[in-house]
Amino acid sequence: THSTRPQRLLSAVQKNATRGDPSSVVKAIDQFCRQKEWAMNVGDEKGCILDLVVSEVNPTFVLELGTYCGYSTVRIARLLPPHAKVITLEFNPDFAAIAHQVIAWAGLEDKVHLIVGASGDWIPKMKEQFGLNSFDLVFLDHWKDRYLPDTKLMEECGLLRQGSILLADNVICPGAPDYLDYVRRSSQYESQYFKSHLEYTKVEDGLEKSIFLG
Ligand SMILES: O=C(NCCCCCn1ccnc1)c1cc(-c2ccc(F)cc2)cc(O)c1O
Ligand SMILES: [Mg+2]
Repeated sequence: THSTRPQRLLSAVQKNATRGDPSSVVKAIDQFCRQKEWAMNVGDEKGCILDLVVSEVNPTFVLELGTYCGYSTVRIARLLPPHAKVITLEFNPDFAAIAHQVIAWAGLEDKVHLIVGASGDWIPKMKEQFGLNSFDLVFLDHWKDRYLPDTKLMEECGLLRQGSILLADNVICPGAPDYLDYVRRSSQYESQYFKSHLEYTKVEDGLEKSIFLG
């Protein structure tokens, strides 16, 4: 009867965070990952950059690819205006089950729609499923070799409008070289690198912010 790391992370949230207080959930996860067990959340350092971008964009519709335990979902949703939504996609049902409970503990269920499935299957269904035209912000944090194909798929499905922002985690570590090359070369994007570190470590990593120019 061994627990998993996501289960232990959820227990730390339920023990140390206050129900309905998203910032205490963020703090509890960061504390757990620094003091107990590393986990692949975007973390506090890159999380502050994510906060800045979310606040600047002030999005109505956010797409997050890669929920994991819901840490960045909570970081994003806690900053959204009323009626704004985060649609977050997780492939792994065990991760999704933990994320659902972390998001609920933060009291952010009303702002979050968690889908369990493959991005390649769901991106083409987003418009009909959620009655939206485009995403104001996309946070890419799933399989690193899916960043580029899913970005091209979002373009083809008309899910990006002039000014839509893509923010990609881990462009250095583990790395998404083909994606980075694409958004930096393409005349359809204006790209900017935010140098940081791999969550809870001194290893270099960063976020790439790319504005779709349409
Ligand atoms: O692989 C990562 N994320 C995707 C997880 C699975 C996504 C499943 N999914 C969801 C939707 N569609 C598919 C990831 C890895 C690392 C890392 C860095 C260094 C190291 F030594 C080990 C690991 C750091 C991150 O910040 C990450 O995000
Ligand atoms: Mg990541």
